[in-house]
Amino acid sequence: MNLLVIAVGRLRRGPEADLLTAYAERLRWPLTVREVDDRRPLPVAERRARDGRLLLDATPGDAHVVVLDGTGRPLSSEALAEHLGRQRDSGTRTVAFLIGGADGHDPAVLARAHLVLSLGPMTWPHMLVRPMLAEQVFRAQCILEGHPYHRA
Ligand SMILES: C[S@@+](CC[C@H](N)C(=O)[O-])C[C@H]1O[C@@H](n2cnc3c(N)ncnc32)[C@H](O)[C@@H]1O
Repeated sequence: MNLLVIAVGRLRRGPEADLLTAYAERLRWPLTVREVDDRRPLPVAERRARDGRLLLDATPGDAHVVVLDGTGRPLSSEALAEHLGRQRDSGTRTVAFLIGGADGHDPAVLARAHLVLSLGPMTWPHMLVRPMLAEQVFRAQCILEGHPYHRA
């Protein structure tokens, strides 16, 4: 199973990128980041719709799609592990995690989701969401393997 993070915006070198790399290197599932970025000025709704099209165009047709959004389901780490374990066991080739930009997700993106995942009711900067997600996926891997990194 491959993990594909598709995100609006470019992550510059810095602590967020270092943390993302650190967790990605500890994952057995290969994790790739695909960035989409078009900064031409548009009114908010049009910008959101454009970013949504870019995210969806970058999403493989057969992917299991997890959209990161504050309005989604606040799964426990164990529940996320179970969710990913089910994808692994059912032969899913790619799990795609979609992270929005400053304006959040277009309804078309939410409609494509198999799971809308919340990292809690607070709004996090999209660049921080990448390493936070990578940590939770690494934690999920540890839960599935019975590794002591995760202590319930
Ligand atoms: C700065 S936030 C967007 C805020 C936007 N105003 C909104 O209402 O969604 C950028 C992206 O980070 C991710 N994100 C931020 N906070 C999140 C949370 N609590 N749970 C899940 N994803 C979150 C989402 O993918 C979001 O589209």
